[in-house]
Amino acid sequence: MLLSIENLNLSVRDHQILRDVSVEVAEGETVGLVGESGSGKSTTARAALRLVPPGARMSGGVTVCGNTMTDPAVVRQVRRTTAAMIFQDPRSVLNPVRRIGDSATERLVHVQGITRAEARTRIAELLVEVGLKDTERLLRCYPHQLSGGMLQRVVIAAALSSAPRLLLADEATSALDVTTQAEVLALLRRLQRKREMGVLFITHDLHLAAAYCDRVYVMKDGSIVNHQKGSEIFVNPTEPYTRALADAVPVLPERDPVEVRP
Ligand SMILES: Nc1ncnc2c1ncn2[C@@H]1O[C@H](COP(=O)(O)OP(=O)(O)OP(=O)(O)O)[C@@H](O)[C@H]1O
Repeated sequence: MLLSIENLNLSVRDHQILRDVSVEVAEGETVGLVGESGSGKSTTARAALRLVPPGARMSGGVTVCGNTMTDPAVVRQVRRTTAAMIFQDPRSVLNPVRRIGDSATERLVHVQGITRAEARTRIAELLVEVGLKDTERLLRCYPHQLSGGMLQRVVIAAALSSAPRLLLADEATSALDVTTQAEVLALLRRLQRKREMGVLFITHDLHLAAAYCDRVYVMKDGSIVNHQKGSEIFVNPTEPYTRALADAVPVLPERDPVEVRP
């Protein structure tokens, strides 16, 4: 198993954020983690890499590629080489006053100890792999000069630069328009198949998770309340909260009729 989270509990001060959470991701698998805002999805993914809030108390076990995530040296090594995480807003990850080339090569230079020039060549290849062109110009750009979709591709390329076995994608396509979202999802799927990565795909969108993921965990108030195949979530939701989510369609307030004058 690539990622194994077992009976994870996490509290900050007196607030219990995660309750007995168990989640597994196998090699080559896309696993969804779905739930409403505040249900604990991000905290679960971060806790998998031991990125926990200051003062947090944790119990339960996490292993990534067989590495138990307790020893700080092991945790550092896993974060550098075995697992990578991408987030909703690429602008929050990239320093706005640094050129793309400097930010995107950081992982390679500092982690793998290769020269800046070698890292630029490697990143340029990865930018092509994620569907970007004119890479020399791109590497000289600042984040504000690129669209959100292009920036998310840059972040994906940088995350993949250490050839991770596990990718944690936290609402990675939620901020993108529908067309770009579909492109980035197709890109992630292609890269995942090519590299046989396991992906933990976090989203609040049950439809998306059902369509995109092999298996889906549903979270509510810090607990996993359901676990089903993506293909079965809408056909046969086996648990009441999942059924309620599946049936939930936003209802818009009625508009006052608009009088159209000739
Ligand atoms: N550092 C922290 N200190 C205290 N409480 C926190 C901290 N981080 C998160 N929480 C609380 O933990 C709960 C779960 O938050 P989390 O961000 O994991 O939810 P989420 O399902 O990812 O939500 P969203 O989709 O809005 O990001 C929330 O109630 C949040 O307020």
